[in-house]
Amino acid sequence: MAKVGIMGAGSWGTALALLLYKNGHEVAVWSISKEEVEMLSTKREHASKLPGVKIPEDMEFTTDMEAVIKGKDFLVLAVPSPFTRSTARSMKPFVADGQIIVDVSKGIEETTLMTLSQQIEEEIPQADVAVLSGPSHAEEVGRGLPTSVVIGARTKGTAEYLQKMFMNEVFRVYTSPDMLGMELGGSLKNVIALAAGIADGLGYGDNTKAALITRGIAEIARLGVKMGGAVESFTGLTGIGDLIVTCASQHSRNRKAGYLIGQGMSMQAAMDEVKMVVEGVYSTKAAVKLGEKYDVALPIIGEVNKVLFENKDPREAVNELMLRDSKAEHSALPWKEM
Ligand SMILES: NC(=O)C1=CN([C@@H]2O[C@H](COP(=O)(O)OP(=O)(O)OC[C@H]3O[C@@H](n4cnc5c(N)ncnc54)[C@H](O)[C@@H]3O)[C@@H](O)[C@H]2O)C=CC1
Ligand SMILES: O=C(CO)COP(=O)(O)O
Repeated sequence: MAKVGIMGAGSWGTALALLLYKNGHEVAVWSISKEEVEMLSTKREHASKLPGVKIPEDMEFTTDMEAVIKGKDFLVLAVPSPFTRSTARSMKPFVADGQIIVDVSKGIEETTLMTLSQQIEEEIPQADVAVLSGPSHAEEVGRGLPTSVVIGARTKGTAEYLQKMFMNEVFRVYTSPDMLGMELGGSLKNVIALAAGIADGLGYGDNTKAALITRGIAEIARLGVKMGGAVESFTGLTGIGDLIVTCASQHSRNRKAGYLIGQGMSMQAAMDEVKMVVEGVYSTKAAVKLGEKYDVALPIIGEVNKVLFENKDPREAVNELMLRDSKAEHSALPWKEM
């Protein structure tokens, strides 16, 4: 049995707290919000985010960060990406040398273009930072539906330790040394899921969705591999796996926000309606900048950026994608001389 501190009591932090509790670990949860702590401590259910999922009486919720960090075998960081750096900065004084922090959020910092693990390592250099990613909606993990994810870490030892801590009969955990590829896949798929949602909102069909998923992973992998990620991460659970679930799931916050935008809602109104974090909105500008920095064409991501931030009509964005210069599907594939 391990002692675990969860930082963040949104839907993902709460679902993982429950999973680890069921695995027999002692779990305490920190939230920045007094109201959230009070609601979870008294109601013992996250009614708006994980309805019907009961929270055990002996799971502690608190705003006392030091108490949740000190003496824990590992920490799980589950705050939305715009708050990762600030939360890590506040955690730093309480984190012991070599203490493991598993980041489970998905995003890229717009100003620095750093992944979340890179930000945490910069803010808390004494920590052993790992990541957990893959197709895993909190609503389904909370209900104990079979799910498979990947843990990435700097060492095999840390990855295999965490694999043991998280894994059970409904939560299968693989390990990987490619934290960069995992994090790029996890954050960039949210931008493509916005595009898939927009297409749904416009009333387009399954053909459109399949094309967005397939050309979307090509875009993500082109950039990710050039940045140093492994191609296997983009063809695996943290790449195509997570992209499929986010583009197709009724639970996806990014797909839903895209849907509302496709139906004519403004980006802000769509985010307000979804009520939970829509990470793709924060990652889009970073993705565009990464494409420019690494000189990689990102046509779908570029059009999402224009729809979100330049008021471009989504129908026009789709037209432009359809009418780009005609080309081969895989430009590196040679033709036989006849
Ligand atoms: N919900 C899901 O199914 C999954 C979510 N993720 C990722 O996990 C991360 C968290 O997502 P959710 O739990 O869905 O978010 P959420 O929208 O449910 O929760 C937001 C949380 O952020 C906290 N918060 C608000 N302001 C804060 C601040 N200034 N500092 C620190 N915390 C603050 C709130 O107290 C709340 O607990 C995101 O990066 C998301 O992409 C990853 C896999 C699954
Ligand atoms: O990353 C996720 C599932 O793996 C969650 O995606 P959404 O934030 O779009 O719900």
